[in-house]
Amino acid sequence: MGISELKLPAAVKVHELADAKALAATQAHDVAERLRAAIAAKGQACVVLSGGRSPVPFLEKLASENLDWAKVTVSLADERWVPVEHADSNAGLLARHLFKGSAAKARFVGLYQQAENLDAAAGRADEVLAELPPIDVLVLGMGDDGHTASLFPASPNLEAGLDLANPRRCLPLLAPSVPHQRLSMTRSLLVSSAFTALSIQGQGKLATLRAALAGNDLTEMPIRAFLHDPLDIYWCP
Ligand SMILES: O=C(O)[C@H](O)[C@@H](O)[C@H](O)[C@H](O)COP(=O)(O)O
Repeated sequence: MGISELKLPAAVKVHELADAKALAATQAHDVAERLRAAIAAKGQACVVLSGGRSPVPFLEKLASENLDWAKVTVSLADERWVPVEHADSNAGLLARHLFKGSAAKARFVGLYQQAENLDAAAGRADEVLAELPPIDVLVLGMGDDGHTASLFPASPNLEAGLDLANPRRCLPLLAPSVPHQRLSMTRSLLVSSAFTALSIQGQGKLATLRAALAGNDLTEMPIRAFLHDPLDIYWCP
């Protein structure tokens, strides 16, 4: 079963790649092209990335792209509420796989904040994100449960995180998996991106995407909030 067999909304463009290596290379090329265009047009570019396990090859490829990285701001769609040294930190993931060579010149605006509790940390991250430049490129992942960023089904604050009228840029949410405490950009901030890519791999994620397309309840599968706007899906078996 390939992704081209799914009935996708007209605004969704599909890139079906042969394998993870080809997906990483194509996605890195396309993201870099858009960042170069933003730098040419505005003198700067902003990219928001997702964490997890599957982005590693993409991050490594993006790090080797020829870009004026000093003009690029990098942020995260979400973060686990752990310091950068922690193995589960998304900031740590970027430090290991993206911020090397010339890509180390990029400005990083992370979400992690030390604070007395998760709510206070999210409040501080929200203030930091007020300074984030307009987002040119957003790369989302998707969990098997249909979560994206850290907009998890059944999480407290999920409805607030999905509310397009919510002025918050960052909210505290809870994941079913460890680390449970998460900081997530809100839907209202994420959908402001000029270009959004959804990067998924394998038949399991394809089944999740098929299920997401078959329903409308955003709180059941938060990825649904992104499937009816312009979106480029990158998929490989
Ligand atoms: O912090 C995170 O874990 C991510 O931001 C999360 O939303 C991720 O994109 C999905 O869980 C998919 O992760 P994989 O692509 O590794 O399956």
